[in-house]
Amino acid sequence: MIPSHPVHARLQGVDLAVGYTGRRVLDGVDFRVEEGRLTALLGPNGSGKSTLLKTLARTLSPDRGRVLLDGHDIHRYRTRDVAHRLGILPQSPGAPEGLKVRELVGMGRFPHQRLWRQWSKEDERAVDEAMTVARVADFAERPVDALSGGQRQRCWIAMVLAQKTDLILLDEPTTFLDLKVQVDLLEMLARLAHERGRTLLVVLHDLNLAAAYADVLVMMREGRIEHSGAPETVFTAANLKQVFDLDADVMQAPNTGRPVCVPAMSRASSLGIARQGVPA
Ligand SMILES: Nc1ncnc2c1ncn2[C@@H]1O[C@H](COP(=O)(O)OP(=O)(O)OP(=O)(O)O)[C@@H](O)[C@H]1O
Repeated sequence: MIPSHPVHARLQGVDLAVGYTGRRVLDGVDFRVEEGRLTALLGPNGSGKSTLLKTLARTLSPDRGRVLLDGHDIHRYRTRDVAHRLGILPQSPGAPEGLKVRELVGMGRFPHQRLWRQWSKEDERAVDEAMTVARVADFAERPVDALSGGQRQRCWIAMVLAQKTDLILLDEPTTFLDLKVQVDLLEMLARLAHERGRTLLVVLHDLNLAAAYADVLVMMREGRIEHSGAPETVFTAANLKQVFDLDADVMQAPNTGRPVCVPAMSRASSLGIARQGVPA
């Protein structure tokens, strides 16, 4: 449910052009991340989602255009001030060998440290709360590199949550997670947006989960934003075909009314599956 209060863009990309060693990946991208909403960024592999996220988080500098954080050019903020407002979980982050879960999550508190202000009760509380929410408290004392892929991913999510920023960008946070944990994570992210007013931008590959939980869906293709809006308007069979080259039926979920897609099989492949299913 989209909150009814008026929204403004916490983070905005204006006419962004971004590339790597001369190859342009994003061109003319205008993008708004609206306050208190869960926005899901969708698109095929290589369409530029991570590049856009990194540009919005100031990890990459655009060749043209601007990123505005709360209305001001993000490149004019001090690094610490950006870290107070914006937390990002990149794709496939790596932890130093032997680092314990509690230590990793504690790294989320670095922007709040000062030379004269050592580790505080508030830091401790933030770390405990983040570990509970991300369900990693049970292995707090274990080394991160001795955990499964899904458990590790949850530790990274806890680290970003411990940073306690209003604005959170997550690049494919559901990678490695089993379906139940993916659902729990998206419910938690939706709650952070709707109950605590946090602003979230999440890159997702699971189209149905995105349509089920996001307030705003943004679809990218070949470095451009093709569609943006409420799931009910953006998540259509025509748009899935255009953006993902996916033939799918789109219907309404019975309980929520949100759109759901079921990939359509070609007659030939469905016959093949039917044949395989019947022993000779
Ligand atoms: N560091 C880099 N150097 C050169 N090219 C890069 C670099 N990172 C990404 N690219 C290229 O930029 C394009 C967009 O990549 P990006 O990672 O932004 O896509 P994506 O939509 O996040 O993909 P995926 O869904 O596979 O994660 C791709 O063609 C990719 O090969």
